[in-house]
Amino acid sequence: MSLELPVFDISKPLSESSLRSLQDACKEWGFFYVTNHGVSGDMYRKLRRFSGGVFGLGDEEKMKMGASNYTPRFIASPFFESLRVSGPDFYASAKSSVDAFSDQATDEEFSELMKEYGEKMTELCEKIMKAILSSFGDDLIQKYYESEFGNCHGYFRINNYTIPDQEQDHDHRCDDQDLIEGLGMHTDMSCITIVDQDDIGGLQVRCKDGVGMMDINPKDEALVVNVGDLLHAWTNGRLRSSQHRVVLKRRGFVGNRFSLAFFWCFDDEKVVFAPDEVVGGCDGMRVFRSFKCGDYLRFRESNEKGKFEKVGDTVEDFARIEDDRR
Ligand SMILES: O=C(O)CCC(=O)C(=O)O
Ligand SMILES: [Fe+2]
Repeated sequence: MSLELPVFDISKPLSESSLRSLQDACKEWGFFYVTNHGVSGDMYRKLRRFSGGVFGLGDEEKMKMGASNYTPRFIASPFFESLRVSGPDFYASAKSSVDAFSDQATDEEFSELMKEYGEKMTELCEKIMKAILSSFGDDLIQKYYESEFGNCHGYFRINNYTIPDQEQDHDHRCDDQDLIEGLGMHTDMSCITIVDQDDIGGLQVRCKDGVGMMDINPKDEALVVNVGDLLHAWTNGRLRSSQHRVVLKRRGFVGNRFSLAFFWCFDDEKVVFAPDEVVGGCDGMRVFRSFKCGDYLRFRESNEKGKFEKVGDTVEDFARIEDDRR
């Protein structure tokens, strides 16, 4: 089943109805589409071409990028590898990855492109966050944007999903035997995430009933935005950080699936604590204790359940106040 998510046009002035549908989408699914985002087709094609060149290198070469820059296949799943570029200095981060194996001219072009993309997405996240705050009421931007979100920073992952191989896919089959998990079920560790998926599809979100899955289909010119664990906690659980995953078809899978995921996060020192106005909207009952962002990230990264940083426990496991402690 596929899901018709609302489309939020970021180039238009905010209106009552657009804010209402934004807030509803964030509560119901934790997902929506954004259009007129400013990432040109040209930038996307260049990014894809350059990244394809990197993923096409031999494993030994790619490992030279180091574990913080490159996640090889078999960490998150046998079908997933990923290149990480971190802000605020996206140029330096990209350069430190590719310095190991390419010539200087290619390095610079690649790193410039990553910087351009990283900065564009940071700007987009800032705009989206302001719109989300506005959807709670007029004065929330004034009161909280700078003080709470002013130090947010971003990083992105360039993801390459490869064709499933019959030998490897046994442990990763879904209930639907024709599908395998390219990236296991997880919530994101961000405030918000922006995903640019190609036209192969496969992104799925878990329904509120905890059982059903819905397809989030690729949509022309639109990016997918989702709420992550940090914003879920900051809104006292009002906005949903949904579990999601990427599935690949075992048969008829043509070529690789390519995606870009940009994560916009609080800085490590930030103490995450929902403001009273936000808590007030949920009968005044606080459901998350305050926590330091860095402690939550370490909890996720050291999580035994998933070898990969994103798969496993969530902020619910980390900071939810049990009923009898409220
Ligand atoms: O590849 C995608 O479409 C989504 C990836 C994702 O959910 C993630 O990297 O957190
Ligand atoms: Fe994700």
